[in-house]
Amino acid sequence: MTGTVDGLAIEIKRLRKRYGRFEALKGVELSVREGCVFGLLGPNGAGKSTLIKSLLTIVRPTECRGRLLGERIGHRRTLAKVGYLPEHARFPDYLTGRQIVEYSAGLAKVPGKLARQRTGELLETVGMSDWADRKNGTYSKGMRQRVGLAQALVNDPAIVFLDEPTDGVDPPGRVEIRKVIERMRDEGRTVFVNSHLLGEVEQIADEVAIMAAGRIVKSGTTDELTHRARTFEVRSLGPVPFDLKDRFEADGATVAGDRVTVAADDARGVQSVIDALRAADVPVREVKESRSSLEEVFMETVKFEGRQAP
Ligand SMILES: Nc1ncnc2c1ncn2[C@@H]1O[C@H](COP(=O)(O)OP(=O)(O)OP(=O)(O)O)[C@@H](O)[C@H]1O
Repeated sequence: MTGTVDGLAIEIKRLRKRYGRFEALKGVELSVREGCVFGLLGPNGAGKSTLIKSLLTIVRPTECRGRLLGERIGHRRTLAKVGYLPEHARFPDYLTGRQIVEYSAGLAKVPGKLARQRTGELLETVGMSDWADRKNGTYSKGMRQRVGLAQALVNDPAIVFLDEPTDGVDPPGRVEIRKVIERMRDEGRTVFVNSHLLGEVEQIADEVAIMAAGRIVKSGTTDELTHRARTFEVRSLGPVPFDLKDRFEADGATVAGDRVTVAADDARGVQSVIDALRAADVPVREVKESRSSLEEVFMETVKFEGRQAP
């Protein structure tokens, strides 16, 4: 939508943020491709919101080297091309959905006629047309979030930051929000989503980074992250004999009862397990490939990082 020279919507070379003596961001490095849905995952307190707020200059970073939409972070005119739905966004209960979006359009200096037209279109996009003139105080959490998404788009941004957009929203409401996010991507926007709802991020994000204790600890496409954690499972008819168990384990496999689990990039390892079982007259019942969910990758990463954290 903007066409930066390197195709990157965000390129953070080094980002640090201290709150007093506490270092919330410890030298973050991160790249986000233009036009993708990017999911930033992390447990509570990892620094996800602080990262977004630093990019948007809502908090002042301690050290910040990088670019947003091809310009240095903090560049004022670039910030006008950014949309933002903060975590726990609260708009006044006495305003209607339409008034909230029009008010945001005013803050973004969208001219009156265009603001009214865009507000109508956006409320339609997020499925709020029928309730647009009811007061925010009467809305469900999902409806409030949808109005929040509409106001985040009112300046026709090239990149949209959504901080926990589905937090507290019921499953049907989440499906609706996911559709709106997909539509944002189809329109060519970059969408940066902070979330701890892993299954959801797995469904919508093209690229993912996992953050723990102020650092990015893993990043890549959703496929790369889950593929790296692929395994093959060989199941025998009856338990694996002890001598074979010892041999398989010495080769790096995991053996439990009738299951032998081998890393998926070790195709020869899988074959030798099958051959060895057959040679020992132990029939092979099943061979299947399994791929970890993003949730499993996340739990492993965060657990490991927890042990490493200073
Ligand atoms: N204004 C502040 N003053 C002091 N410490 C802060 C401030 N804002 C955040 N922190 C601390 O910085 C750390 C990172 O907070 P942040 O809100 O960025 O995490 P998060 O990953 O977004 O967590 P959550 O998922 O709970 O929102 C936390 O330990 C938090 O307590």
